[in-house]
Amino acid sequence: MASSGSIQIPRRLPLLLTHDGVLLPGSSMRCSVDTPGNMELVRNRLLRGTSLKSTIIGVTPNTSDPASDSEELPALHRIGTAAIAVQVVGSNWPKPHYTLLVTGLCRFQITEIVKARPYPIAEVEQLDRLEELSSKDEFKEALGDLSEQFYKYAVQLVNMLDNSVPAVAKLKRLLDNLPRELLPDILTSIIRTTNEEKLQILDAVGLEERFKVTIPLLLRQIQGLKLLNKTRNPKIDDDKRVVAIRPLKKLGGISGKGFSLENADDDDDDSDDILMLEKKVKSCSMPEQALKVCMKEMKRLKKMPQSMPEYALTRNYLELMSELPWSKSTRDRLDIRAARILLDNDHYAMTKLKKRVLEYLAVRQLKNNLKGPILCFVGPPGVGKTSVGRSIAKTLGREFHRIALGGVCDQSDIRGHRRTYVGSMPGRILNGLKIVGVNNPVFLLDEVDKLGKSLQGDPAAALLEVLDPEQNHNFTDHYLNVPFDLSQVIFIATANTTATIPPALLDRMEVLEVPGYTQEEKIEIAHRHLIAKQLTQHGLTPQQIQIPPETTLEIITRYTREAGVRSLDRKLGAICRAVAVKVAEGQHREAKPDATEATDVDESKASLSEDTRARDIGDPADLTLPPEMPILIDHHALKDILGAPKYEIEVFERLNQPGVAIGLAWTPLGGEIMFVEASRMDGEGQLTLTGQLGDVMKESAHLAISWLRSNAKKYQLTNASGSFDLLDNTDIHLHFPAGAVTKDGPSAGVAIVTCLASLFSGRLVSSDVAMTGEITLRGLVLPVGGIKDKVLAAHRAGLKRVIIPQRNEKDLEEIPNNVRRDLNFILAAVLEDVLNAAFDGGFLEKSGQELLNSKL
Ligand SMILES: Nc1ncnc2c1ncn2[C@@H]1O[C@H](COP(=O)(O)OP(=O)(O)OP(=O)(O)O)[C@@H](O)[C@H]1O
Repeated sequence: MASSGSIQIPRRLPLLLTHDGVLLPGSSMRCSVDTPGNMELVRNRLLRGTSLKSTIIGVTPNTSDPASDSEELPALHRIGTAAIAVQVVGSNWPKPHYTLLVTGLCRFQITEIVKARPYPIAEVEQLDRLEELSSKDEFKEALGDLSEQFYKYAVQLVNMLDNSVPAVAKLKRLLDNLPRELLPDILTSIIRTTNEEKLQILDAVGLEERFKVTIPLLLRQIQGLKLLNKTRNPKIDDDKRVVAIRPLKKLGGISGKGFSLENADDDDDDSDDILMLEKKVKSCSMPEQALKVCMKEMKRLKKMPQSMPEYALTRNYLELMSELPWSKSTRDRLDIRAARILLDNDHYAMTKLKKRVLEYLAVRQLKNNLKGPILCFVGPPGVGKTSVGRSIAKTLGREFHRIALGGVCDQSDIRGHRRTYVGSMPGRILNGLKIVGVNNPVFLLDEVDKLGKSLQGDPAAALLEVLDPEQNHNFTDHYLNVPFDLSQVIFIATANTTATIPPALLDRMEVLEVPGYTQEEKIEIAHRHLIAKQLTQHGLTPQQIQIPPETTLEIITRYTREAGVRSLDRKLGAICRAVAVKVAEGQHREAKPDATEATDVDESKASLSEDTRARDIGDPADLTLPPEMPILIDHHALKDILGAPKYEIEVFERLNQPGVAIGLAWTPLGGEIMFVEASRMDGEGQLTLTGQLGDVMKESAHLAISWLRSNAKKYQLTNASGSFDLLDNTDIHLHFPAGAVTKDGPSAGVAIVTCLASLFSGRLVSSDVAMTGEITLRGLVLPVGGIKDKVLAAHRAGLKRVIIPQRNEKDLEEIPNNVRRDLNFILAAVLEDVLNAAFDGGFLEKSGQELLNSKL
């Protein structure tokens, strides 16, 4: 603690205006610097200055409104404290500011403001010149009993305070050695006082007055502590410490000197909060290790001044710890029969998936083994993966929480940040647990295939620990820094494709394929679930709107092209919105019959026909006609509401010249039909490939050409000049439309061969056939994946025949009966089978005959 006895402060001092506290000589204070003037002072004077003198500033209480500081120099308190800036800490969060640690040296009085901008500089007069009273005798003579009385109370008070607070311990040690005249300032800053009281002490320039003002404050504190010791359990050291730093509310009124209690109330609330927080931490039955850490942090928190940046961090940490569901869980209520009914009620079709989910639930019912497999639903968007996850939680009576992992590329998203980081927070797993408030929810890890990687680590690696039943009972989030048991949580993952799921992660999950829907399934889903849901969402009833199955089919075939039902759902939503306008208008009319009659008679006469009425539904501007209920959504109404159809069946138009074939592709969004186009021109035997193809697909194209060249004679394939050397003076260009979409994989092999065979033979490929299959150089057709999705795509596109590899025959079982009925499947073992099926009347017939003849 500084003595001002030998200090000579500069005559001119820069002034730091404080709103939130009064600095007294001999004590230290942390102040937050965020007003423009103060920020300038720190930047220009403290951070640039090099001499000790440059660190001496005047700290002046600013009693006016803090907001006014930036505009004009406020009326300053004439007396301030010269202080030395001991530490400056800068931070940009939540906004740029500095935290300044200052130690008071002596009082000064402002004689004149020399400069007001960018920060005030004042001519000052030093007030505490204590060397005048340095001799003990002189001092005794001057103040006599008053000083003795003060000293007695000071000793009594300091003995009552808790020794474990460093400032108290230091004060106890120094009490005898410090000059008495310094004690009023030092004690006032350590006991509980309001800013107004501190200002009184600051203004008490004469020592006698200073003692007189301080004694009642000491007495008040002593009495308060006595009272508190009576009412509280004095054995608990922690409580005593809290009292020492932030005494309770009751103390405020004891001296009855009429000071403002505003600040006091804040502090009291805070200490109450801390006690509440402590209780909360103790009552949430966390494991011993976690409790130990919390108690340690709690101790630190109690000793910390509130202005310290770490105070908020520690407090947030403790609050999170107390909010985590360490031992709170819901009771599982599992009844397999009820689960089956619920799953069936919520979801149409998906038989295979529902069957596997029921098996999973049945095993849980029989054996509450928490180390069950982690299910991963893989399928195109909008096929109900998330919604099945939600149903599982519902059947188990557990809380449900979805964690979106798409685009997550930082492992601290999963594991949290260490608390040393500014703005650190726990990871998504623990945050999810805090939100649901129980430790056994169902967590849906959505889009695990879209996890990214970055310099900040691999989030998939962090997920490994979360999903591993052997490790996750000890999952340690960096923010928490103590283990949390995740073994009670059921994790379900969803993805659009397994190709991009990191192998180690995939290995820990049981993949359940969720394929796209057929048109018939979509119609059923729409009528059983989606329409009802949309009606409720738009406040409509089945008596007000009627959507026949033909309309749904039209939406499915001509307005959407998807494997799932999300766009269909959106289109139904659009229809409901348009109808809602009409219905609301009708109600409005009924409510005000006169007004409508008066204004709308003529217009309603003008549009009376049923047809026109239906067509007008989509036009919100035409609100003239009260609709007749239910409003039927027919073909015309559909066109009015949704506009012209987006997708036309174009297959036939595009297959009207040689060199085009239809392949089938699998994408994460479901199956797609894919046109393959080829053309030839004079050249030097170059092959050009366009349409963003991957390496495997390019290789398939080369394979196809090689096979055709080697079999050109057999199939009578010739180039433009009639030569069997197909590339002689000829360039070939192969294109796969939808050029912006990257395509890869071997399954286009048969389609490329067919397309080139068509080009070189000049024959048209049948317009009702699509194909998939990998090829070899010897002309074998090898099996490929995604058969169900591909077949559904062919069905959606209105094709009649599908060529698939023979070894994929077993996959046909998965295809719904109605689709199988509509389609004709050709199982191909070799490329000859493919070509024979792809061309009307077979491919070999004509050429094969010729070949035989030539042999004879
Ligand atoms: N078989 C079904 N029966 C009833 N409703 C379904 C069915 N399949 C999908 N839905 C409905 O379709 C909507 C979209 O489903 P959901 O959000 O679960 O799709 P998702 O497969 O999780 O898609 P994404 O991969 O984009 O997250 C939901 O409203 C859901 O209720």
